[in-house]
Amino acid sequence: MLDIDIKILDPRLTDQLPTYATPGSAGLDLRACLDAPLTLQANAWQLVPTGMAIYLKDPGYAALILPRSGLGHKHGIVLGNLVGLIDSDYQGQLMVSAWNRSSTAFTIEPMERIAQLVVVPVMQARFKVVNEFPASERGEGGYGSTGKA
Ligand SMILES: O=c1ccn([C@H]2C[C@H](O)[C@@H](COP(=O)(O)OP(=O)(O)OP(=O)(O)O)O2)c(=O)[nH]1
Ligand SMILES: [Mg+2]
Repeated sequence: MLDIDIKILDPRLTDQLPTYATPGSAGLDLRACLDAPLTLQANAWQLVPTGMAIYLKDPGYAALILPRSGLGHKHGIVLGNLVGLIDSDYQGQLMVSAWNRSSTAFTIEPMERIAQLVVVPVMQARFKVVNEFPASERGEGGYGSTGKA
């Protein structure tokens, strides 16, 4: 378990901090800190505040904002940026780009759980320029080069 600093920017979150719903959950649900219901028309998107900021601090971690499966599949509420990437040095409010990719309007209620946050390990890479790579089984073979079945 990793300790992460969190700032509560919306007092309504004080007793509704993100928690893992079950011991095996990978994601923490993020809430829509809205003052009033927000209706997203078909194919509309809007930035929704989550009322909280986290500071991962260690460049060996990042966080991903992902859609909630139920909202995405049943109502078409996914993310305008498909996946949100939270840098380890970001200290601002976590924002969710809520996109209604369906053909029907959908209303997000204040404090509704609209997306989820997953903390992941990250490896920063240093690039070393070379003229040749050592041979590998795939080589430069691209899409489909391993055959169909
Ligand atoms: O769904 C998201 C995606 C990003 N962020 C915040 C955290 C992230 O660290 C910062 C910048 O995101 P990103 O690097 O993906 O956006 P950019 O367009 O490259 O902006 P920048 O020039 O600030 O890096 O915005 C969010 O709050 N929600
Ligand atoms: Mg960036």
